[in-house]
Amino acid sequence: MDKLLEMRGIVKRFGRVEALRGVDFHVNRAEVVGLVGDNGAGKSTLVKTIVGVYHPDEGEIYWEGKPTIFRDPGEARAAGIEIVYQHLALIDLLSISRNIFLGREPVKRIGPIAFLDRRAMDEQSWEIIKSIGLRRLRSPSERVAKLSGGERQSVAIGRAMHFKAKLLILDEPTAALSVRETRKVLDHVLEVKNQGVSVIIISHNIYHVYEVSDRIVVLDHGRKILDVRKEEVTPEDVIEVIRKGEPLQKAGS
Ligand SMILES: Nc1ncnc2c1ncn2[C@@H]1O[C@H](COP(=O)(O)OP(=O)(O)OP(=O)(O)O)[C@@H](O)[C@H]1O
Repeated sequence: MDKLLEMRGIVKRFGRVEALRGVDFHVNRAEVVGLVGDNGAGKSTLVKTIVGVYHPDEGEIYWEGKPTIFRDPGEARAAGIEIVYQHLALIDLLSISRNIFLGREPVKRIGPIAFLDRRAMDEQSWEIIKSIGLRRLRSPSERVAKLSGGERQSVAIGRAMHFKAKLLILDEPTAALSVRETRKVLDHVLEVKNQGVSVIIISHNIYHVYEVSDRIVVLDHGRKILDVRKEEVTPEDVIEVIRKGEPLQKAGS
């Protein structure tokens, strides 16, 4: 199997707290991995370690087969990793189109001077808005503050797609969304996968994770206690593993 990302023996400490205690984790190409576990299990720390928000105290990370520690999320993003946080997905005060291009704005040059190419930004943003099915919106210059939670997640996912992410990380994308909005975000995950992108999805809702994931990884107190293909377990099995904090005990095993 072609591994896009591989982490081996990852340890991350915050003072005396050992948030990750020797975690092996990988993501194959075009694979959706559901990352679940109780509060404080280490899920966010793990994905933040992938994108360079944190640096591991021990262990190795391989990106596309090469040993890689990203210095910061900007470097991870340039390599093709987009992370979408529940609350920090977009900046309220800016327009949709500014949010889409944040830090990657197209410029046009007149002589030696570079200008923001607003027209290109608006045109491309409109394409993205249409492609992710946000029909209610009238213009890419609308403020993000007017969008619902689901629309924000959709814009953030659309942005990742536009910039050809290889790995999309969604941290609690469906928390606080309506049933219909949740449906849309989960559909986006499957569309993205069909385009060959890998996804890590963190959620407390095991049923959402189960629906879209190919593989499910459970963390507990900084350790990996389950890493299975979805077909091997039911959602109830996963819930049981999280509740007990120990690997699955199947009858006869
Ligand atoms: N910046 C930090 N400084 C100190 N401790 C931290 C920091 N970030 C996380 N921790 C601790 O590391 C452990 C793992 O936290 P983490 O946020 O990764 O868990 P999580 O599985 O994402 O939990 P949740 O589902 O509640 O978001 C917890 O004990 C947490 O208190």
